[in-house]
Amino acid sequence: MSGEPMLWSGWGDPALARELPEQVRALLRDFLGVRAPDAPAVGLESVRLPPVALSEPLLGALAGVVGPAYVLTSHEARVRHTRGKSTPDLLRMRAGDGSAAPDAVVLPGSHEEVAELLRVCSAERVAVIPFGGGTSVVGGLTAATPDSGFTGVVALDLGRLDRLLSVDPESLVASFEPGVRAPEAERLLAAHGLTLGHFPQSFEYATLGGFAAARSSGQASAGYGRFDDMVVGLTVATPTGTLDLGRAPKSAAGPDLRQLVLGSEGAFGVITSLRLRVRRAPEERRYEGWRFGTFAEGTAAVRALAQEGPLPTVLRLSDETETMIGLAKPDTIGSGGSGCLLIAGYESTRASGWGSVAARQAGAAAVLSRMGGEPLGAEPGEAWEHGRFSAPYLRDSLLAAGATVETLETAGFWANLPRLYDAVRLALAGALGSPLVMCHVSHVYETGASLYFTVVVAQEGDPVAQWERAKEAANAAIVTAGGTITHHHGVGREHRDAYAAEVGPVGVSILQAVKARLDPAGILNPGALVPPTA
Ligand SMILES: Cc1cc2nc3c(=O)[nH]c(=O)nc-3n(C[C@H](O)[C@H](O)[C@H](O)COP(=O)(O)OP(=O)(O)OC[C@H]3O[C@@H](n4cnc5c(N)ncnc54)[C@H](O)[C@@H]3O)c2cc1C
Repeated sequence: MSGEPMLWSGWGDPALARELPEQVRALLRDFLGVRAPDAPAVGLESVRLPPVALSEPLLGALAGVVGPAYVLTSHEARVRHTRGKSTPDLLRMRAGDGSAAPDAVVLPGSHEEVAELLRVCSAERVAVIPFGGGTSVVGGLTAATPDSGFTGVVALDLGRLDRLLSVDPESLVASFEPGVRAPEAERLLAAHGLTLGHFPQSFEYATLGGFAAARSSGQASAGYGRFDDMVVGLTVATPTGTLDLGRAPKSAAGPDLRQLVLGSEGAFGVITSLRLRVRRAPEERRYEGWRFGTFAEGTAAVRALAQEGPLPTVLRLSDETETMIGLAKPDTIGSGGSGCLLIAGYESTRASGWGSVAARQAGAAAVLSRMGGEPLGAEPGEAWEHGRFSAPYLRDSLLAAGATVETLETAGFWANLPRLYDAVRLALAGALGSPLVMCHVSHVYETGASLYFTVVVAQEGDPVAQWERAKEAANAAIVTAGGTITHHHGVGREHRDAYAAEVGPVGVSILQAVKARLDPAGILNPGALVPPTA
């Protein structure tokens, strides 16, 4: 990363933007019939924004809380805080559609300033969208529409709340402000010989507050756990007051209210600090590849590891199509092999209690061999490790080349996984004709796993409408086949209706009651997560 702000119309560090390799262009032509000439994004200055709806006195009131330097209404600041990074978000931004821009970007510098902003915005009916790294892929950052009864919309950028507050090496707990980005969190912890071990593909830009708010899960979840498992305490500013939760690792003191904040996506309050379980930084890392004949055989092997152990730190099994395309190794895409590629990674410290890397690797190898796996050595694992954050950069080049590429994910119990896998693929094929649908398993539990799909299709007509039809079909298939609507991307606006179906009318009424209690004016991320009261 060069330290540049993220590309406003796409993913990541603009310095790392990549040309589409010729073998990928050939795949697009031969598999998908993509023939359109490349269509670049409009310039930032050409993005069409609605006029600023917030009045001067209101902007003045916000500046009174955080200081005038931290209330931004410039074209660039508004564009950079418009929407998140899903493919529909990017397609709209590339076309210059800034209709979902906030009126202003406000950057608070403390918990007290957040609390005061929420008071002012509640009194004046200004919608507030908490903004971490801006990497939401579920419509979690889309501003409310101008006709929704708000006097305006602010993006509450938490980037100034970027400190490591304390480290307790005895308990292995570190306290952070929410705006710390993942690489900076790792850098700060490394100075203490510690790590969080949270490496989602959005690692370069996403923040700790965003991980907690959206229940993120990283590539090393088999070893380090999901992000919500790492959160031992939270401080949350709400329009009704402050919540301070978590004074012991586990407790029998009633329902665990931390769970109400985790996954609340800015709809109940703003996380202003987090206490996180950390681990000692690994002294040794090894990655390797295995091949299985079929996805079913590979899935059985992954289940055996999840249920019997020893579990690697990283575990990822690609299906036949993903293996053939070579998606697990984005730097050499287009040169995959046959069967199903499994990547296993092992990280350890002498004091971690996980046993040595060599012992865990040997134990896992015995299970994988018994289940029919063929060892491929270190090269595929190291290639995966090298390219682990590069795939999103490829998406921008594919969008420019006339192909839509998007991901979606779900999770289910082992016994239901094959049905879920078939249902989603069938729904996508039904909605899109002949898309390329790839899948991998990368988050495993004793009782089940997640399925992560990548879809590539030639753009036809309005590509946003084309994708939305496919997404709707996939969501319906997931609900009908008994999976959860999301394992780690969260709910936002895109999954809200399917989430409502998942928790049922009583569940929805609980969410609405909590929202009404904590946010009586309904200003916090309106439209996200919680269906409106009828
Ligand atoms: C290319 C790419 C790869 C991705 N890979 C993964 C992956 O591997 N694993 C994974 O789990 N996710 C992944 N994601 C999704 C996304 O990165 C996660 O949802 C992440 O948790 C979002 O963090 P953020 O800081 O960017 O939050 P944002 O996108 O800024 O916000 C996410 C939601 O949380 C709310 N929010 C943010 N900060 C706070 C706060 N302090 N208090 C209250 N609410 C807040 C926002 O209002 C919004 O609703 C990926 C996204 C992209 C674009």
